[in-house]
Formats: sequence, structure tokens, C-alpha cells
Amino acid sequence: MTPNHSAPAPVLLQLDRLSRRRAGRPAVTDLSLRLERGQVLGLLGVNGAGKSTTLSMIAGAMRPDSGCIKLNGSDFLEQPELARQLIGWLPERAPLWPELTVGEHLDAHGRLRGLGGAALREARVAIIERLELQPLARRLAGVLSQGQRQRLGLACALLHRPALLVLDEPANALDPVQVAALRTLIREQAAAGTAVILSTHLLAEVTAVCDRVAILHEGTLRHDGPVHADDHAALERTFFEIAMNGNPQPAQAA
Ligand SMILES: Nc1ncnc2c1ncn2[C@@H]1O[C@H](COP(=O)(O)OP(=O)(O)OP(=O)(O)O)[C@@H](O)[C@H]1O
Repeated sequence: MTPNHSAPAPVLLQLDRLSRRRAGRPAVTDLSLRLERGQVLGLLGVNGAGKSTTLSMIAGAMRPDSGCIKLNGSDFLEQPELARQLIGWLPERAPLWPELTVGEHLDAHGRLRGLGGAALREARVAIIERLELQPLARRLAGVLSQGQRQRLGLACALLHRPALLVLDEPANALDPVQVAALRTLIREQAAAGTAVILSTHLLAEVTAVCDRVAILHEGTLRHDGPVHADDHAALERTFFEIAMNGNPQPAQAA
């Protein structure tokens, strides 16, 4: 067999021993993870396992108590503007201004990310078309359905073509048609080189779109390994074993 001498894919995101306490209790402890360009990582764990806390730290919305985050090789905590440029974040509850229209949201998000003029107009047109938001463009966010709000949040996260997409339960409130469209969108982003972290409670989403899965339990990493699209049962076994028993095995390197 010919040895594979190709260089490893470049690491985009590196978490090194990240810890954060919330309300006086450990929410995330000593978390280390790496993510390469074009990779889709599923983040699983039971309620309260630390997924949203982890994603908030990665998105730059919450500072870790200790540990290091590197984005594109740079210390992200010392350069918070990196988060605005390189990351698109869909939080668990996308914060929207009810009195702004869908189009105005996209403009505001674009400006926050440094887009303006023709670049902003072009990005807005592209994302409205891609997420089929044309019929909603002039509608106020305050009158959108939950699923429509989620799609607007996704559009805001994608508008500036981030290198890293951080999605916290993105399938929440989406109908089955939109869930299928979301899967296609995530794979499309990965094929274009975007790294994606996807927190979800839906194991089927992980099997369908993720290359790798990390499972948290009580704030610590209990599993980090590849996802086998043809073996959903293996993912279920690993997930439930960790959910029920904590972790009988040390975390595996991907
Ligand atoms: N606003 C908050 N104030 C205080 N503690 C919080 C807050 N939000 C979360 N926590 C605590 O931090 C820990 C991790 O919670 P986190 O929301 O990160 O978990 P999660 O895996 O995203 O859960 P879920 O699946 O329910 O969304 C939990 O112990 C939780 O009680």
C-alpha cells in the first residue's frame, strides 16, 4: 500500500483546557478540541452537559475562566475582533429585534461584521436567495413564526461567509422540509471549506451531517471520534452509555 504523505488539513479552531464556572458551579472543565477547515463536528450531551456554554465561549460571547482558544492560529481571547470576522453564530435563542424587518436584520448584522455598500448588498441578496427568505424580507421579525425566526438567525450567521459556523440546536422549530434543507446547507458549507460545530439533541442529525462527534457530560469531554454514516446504532450506544453511566472510557482522540 502506498503511504499517504499528504499534509494534515489545517486546524482552524483549537480549544486548549477551556474551563468556565456558572453560578458558582463548573459548567465546562478542561475542554480540549480541534476542528479542521471543512469539518463538521457534532456536539452532543444531555441537558446541562455544557454544550451552549462551550459554544458561547467559542463565539466570543462568554469569556472562559481559564484555557486558550486559537482561531486560525491566533489567540482569540486577545483579539476579540477575530470572532466577528471569522465566526458566524446561531445561538440557542436567536436574539432578534421585533421592530426590525428581516432585511433590516441582515443589514445590521452585515455592518456589525464590517460589510457595507455593494459587498453588503451582494451578501444580503445571496443569503436571502439561498435561504428562500424573499417572501419574508419586508416582514417584521416580531411577527415571524419560530421556524422563520430560526431561518433568519441562520441567515444572519451566514451573511458574512464565516470560516467557522457555530450552530446551537439549529433544527429547533424547523419543519421536516426545512430540516432537510438545513442538512444540505451544512454539507454545502463544509464542501466550501467552512468548519461547522453543531450542537443538537437529535442524534440523527449528527449521523446525517457530521464527520466527527464530541460528547460532553457534566462539562467534560467524554468522547471525540469519527461518525460513521452507515452505523447510527454505534452513535446511539456511545451516547446512551455516557448519558447513563458517565464515561467508562477515556476520551478518544479523533
Ligand atoms: N444562565 C445561567 N446561569 C447560571 N448557570 C447556568 C446558566 N445557563 C446554564 N447554566 C449552567 O451551566 C451548566 C451548563 O449548561 P449549558 O446550558 O451549557 O448546557 P447544555 O448542554 O447546553 O444544556 P441544554 O441541552 O439543556 O441546552 C449547567 O449546569 C447549567 O445549569
